[in-house]
Amino acid sequence: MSLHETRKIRIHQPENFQFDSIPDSHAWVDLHDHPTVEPVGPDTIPVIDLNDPKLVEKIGKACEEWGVFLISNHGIEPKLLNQFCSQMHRLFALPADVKLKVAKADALDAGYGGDPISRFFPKYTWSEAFTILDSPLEHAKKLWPDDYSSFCEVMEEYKKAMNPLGRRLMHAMLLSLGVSEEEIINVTPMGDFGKIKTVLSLNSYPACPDADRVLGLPPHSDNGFITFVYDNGVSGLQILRRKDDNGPKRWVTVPVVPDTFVVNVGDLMQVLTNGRFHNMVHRATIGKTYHRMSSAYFFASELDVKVSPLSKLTDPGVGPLYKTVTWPELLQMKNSLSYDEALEAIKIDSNLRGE
Ligand SMILES: O=C(O)CCC(=O)C(=O)O
Ligand SMILES: [Fe+2]
Repeated sequence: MSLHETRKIRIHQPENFQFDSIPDSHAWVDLHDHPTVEPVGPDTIPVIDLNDPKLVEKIGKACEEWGVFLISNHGIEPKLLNQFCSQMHRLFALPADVKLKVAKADALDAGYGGDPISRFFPKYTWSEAFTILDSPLEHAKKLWPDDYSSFCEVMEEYKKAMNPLGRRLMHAMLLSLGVSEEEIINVTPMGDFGKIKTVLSLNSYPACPDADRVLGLPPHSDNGFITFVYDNGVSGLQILRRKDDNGPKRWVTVPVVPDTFVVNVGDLMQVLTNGRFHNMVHRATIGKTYHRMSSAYFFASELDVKVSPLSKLTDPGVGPLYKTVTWPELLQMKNSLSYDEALEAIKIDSNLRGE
């Protein structure tokens, strides 16, 4: 087994992983805390066609009821998506010692490492990740000294194509709540391109014969406004559905629908919409026989932008449910508190609200 620890982040190299049985360090005990169900009947995750004339209404409903949906007709060229997946494969196929040349020093840095979430859990995940904050150029030069430009070009092109899609969806989400065009421009980070910050994370989940006992990513919510997940049609993502009339809390497997992205609601969106849209807890599972790769494009706000509940969405006499927060402040809280307590920490005590 090759196990590597950097300062604050744990990485293991599953492709070098020789085992007769899963080591205790990687065997999760509570994976079956809730039943896992297929996305059928009342658990059918909405698929929304971006050309649908009722787009705004459908997106609003999906965000309120689910916090996750799939989008079709998104306009991102299949050729770009193919190139993107090829570069992702190329990256993760590099030998471990090469990838470790660009190891993250800290969980939230750019570079190669484990995911930032598993530090909060006692077990290792069966995954590796590469995070791109601004340009991947410096890292790509270390990974492929003689041929780094194709990786950089494709990653830049992907981010350039995804950015307007993020704006379009955020716009539709806010319109669905009755926020006017003018308010979206003037009051939210959407008004100015400079106020939106994005992060691109590439994930690799090697196959594991004992897949039922390992986990790719532990349960978490994402911390930006929205996240786009692309997995090239390979199943593995599960979302935690809240208890409702159709059953107890349950893991719903996200279906594979060709040519779609999964979109999920993150913590900052919960703050901005004053809890009207709820973040969504999800996890990544592992395949027994296949190596899955996915990307998460996090759409959030620039580091100095203060995000607070839109006054339009606060109830008169009750006021905002959350304090104003910047993205780094929220990340810091997620880092120092246990992972799911950050939003609780910025909740405004009802006794202190202007009732
Ligand atoms: O791999 C996936 O499907 C999910 C990735 C994810 O949740 C993340 O990177 O935050
Ligand atoms: Fe996530």
